[in-house]
Amino acid sequence: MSETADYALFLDFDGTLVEIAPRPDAVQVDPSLVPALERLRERLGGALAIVTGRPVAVIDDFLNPARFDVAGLHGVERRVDGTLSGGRPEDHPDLRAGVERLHAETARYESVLIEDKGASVAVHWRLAAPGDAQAAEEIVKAVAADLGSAYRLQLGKAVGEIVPAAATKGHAIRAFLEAAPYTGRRAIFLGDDRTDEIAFASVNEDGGISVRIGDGETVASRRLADPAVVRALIAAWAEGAPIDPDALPAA
Ligand SMILES: O=P(O)(O)OC[C@H]1O[C@H](O[C@H]2O[C@H](CO)[C@@H](O)[C@H](O)[C@H]2O)[C@H](O)[C@@H](O)[C@@H]1O
Repeated sequence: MSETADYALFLDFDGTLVEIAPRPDAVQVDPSLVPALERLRERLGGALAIVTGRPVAVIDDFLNPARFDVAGLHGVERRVDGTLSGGRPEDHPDLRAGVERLHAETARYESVLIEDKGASVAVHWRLAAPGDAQAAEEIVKAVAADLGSAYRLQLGKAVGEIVPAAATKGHAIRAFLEAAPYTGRRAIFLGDDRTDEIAFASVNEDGGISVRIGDGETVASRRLADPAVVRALIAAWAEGAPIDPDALPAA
């Protein structure tokens, strides 16, 4: 099957479209990526969105000048057809207090980074010594636990994030599928991390195709080796190759 009207494509950003970098701001976007994504979006009748833990505004900076539909902050905010909803920091006073506490408690660990995303926060320990990394993980776990059930801890690649509990990438993909041009299409979701496993499960449940990027245990049905392979696939699909996700390698 290669009818483009049958599919809606959802793409994670870090570790899927771009290689993991030492720091969140050090990511390099391959110059061919944005034009290929724009061509593929057109081919799919607009049914292409980025589904990421990053804020929508940061995705815009990385993928400038293109403006894609985006679910940001693991689904806390969503922009569809230019209209942004969710993700207001002022709706999260307890989280804001938690961010202050994270700054105070991690200050002594030089290579631990706090990425304040307004309505969510990430504590990064990729550059930290093992002992400091462990301390950072314990701190973010404790702050998340003290925030109670309105928030959840999302562990990822050398990172612990605190996110409003109701938001997941799975919910975000289902919300996209409720409206044109996504509605009635079969979801294809590509991701590389633990946050993506939540969405793989719901995409599988809904009859879509889940694709894990890189190693690791997964509930995804398909697997691709790394972001370079993902970019090559996007380029091929953008140029008119048959879109047949069921033919991708099994996970
Ligand atoms: O959902 P994603 O698009 O995969 O975003 C998940 C988190 O990715 C970023 O952190 C990760 O990538 C960084 C840059 O390569 C890396 O330095 C870090 O160790 C990784 O955890 C991003 O900074 C987070 O905000 C995202 O939630």
